[in-house]
Amino acid sequence: MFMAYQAYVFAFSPAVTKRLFRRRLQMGLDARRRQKELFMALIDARRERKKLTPKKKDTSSFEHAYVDTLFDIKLPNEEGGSRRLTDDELVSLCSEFLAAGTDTTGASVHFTVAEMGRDETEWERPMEFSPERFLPDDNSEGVDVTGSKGIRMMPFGAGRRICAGLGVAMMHLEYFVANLMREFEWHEVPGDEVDMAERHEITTVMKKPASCLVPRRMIPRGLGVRLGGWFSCSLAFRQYGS
Ligand code: HEM
Repeated sequence: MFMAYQAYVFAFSPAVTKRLFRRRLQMGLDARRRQKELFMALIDARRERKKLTPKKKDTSSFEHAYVDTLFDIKLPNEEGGSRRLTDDELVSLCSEFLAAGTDTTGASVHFTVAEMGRDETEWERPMEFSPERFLPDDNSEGVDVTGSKGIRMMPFGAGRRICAGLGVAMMHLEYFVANLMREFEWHEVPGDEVDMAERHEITTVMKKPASCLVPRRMIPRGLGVRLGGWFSCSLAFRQYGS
């Protein structure tokens, strides 16, 4: 990515941009040198391994890798003969292959995740606010956000492209909520009760989020804190930290 960006800048009038962005050019060249060092160590190791593997019809003991096909390629050269790929070409092709394998390659698929949560065939009384249902005991419905036992909810996506930060996110959320619960007392504000109906903003939020009174002893100015949006949560967190 970094190098693609560099190339883009230097494709425009190279004679000028090379001088204008000397440091950036040097960074790009350093990154390429480092990439070549990393890739060539692996490519050479694979080349050696391939040499040592006896050529036999039964190839089950030697899995053919992408880089093996690159070793076999012969390109026409200027003298009318053929040549193998150069080290630079091998490195570029391997790096493109890696990016292609990890970039999104298919069409977009949209799931109606909200509908999944309201599915009565999957959830008992789905419209009821019942966080206990997620507790890990025998009577609860259980929760599996990884989708490995079956997909009944997918806040982090599912399958190969499932959120890479799932573990970190869950840990932080649990830690964040558990600390708020432990450090503060939360009371509903009479006459200002929660309304779980949906309101569409950037995301779908509660029509009327929980208004909570946080006792004076925990927050110096005795403010009421409105939960339901990221900003208010972070406000509570900063007050706690100060
Ligand atoms: C509550 C917090 C989070 C939620 C709800 C969430 C949700 C998601 C969702 C729905 C996707 C798309 C999955 C798909 O395409 O099928 C995703 C992808 C991703 N998330 Fe998160 N995420 C959270 C936090 C994080 C954190 C903290 C990190 C990093 C530390 C992170 C890193 C990523 C990455 C790298 C991807 C792309 C994975 C890929 O395409 O292979 N996420 N996340």
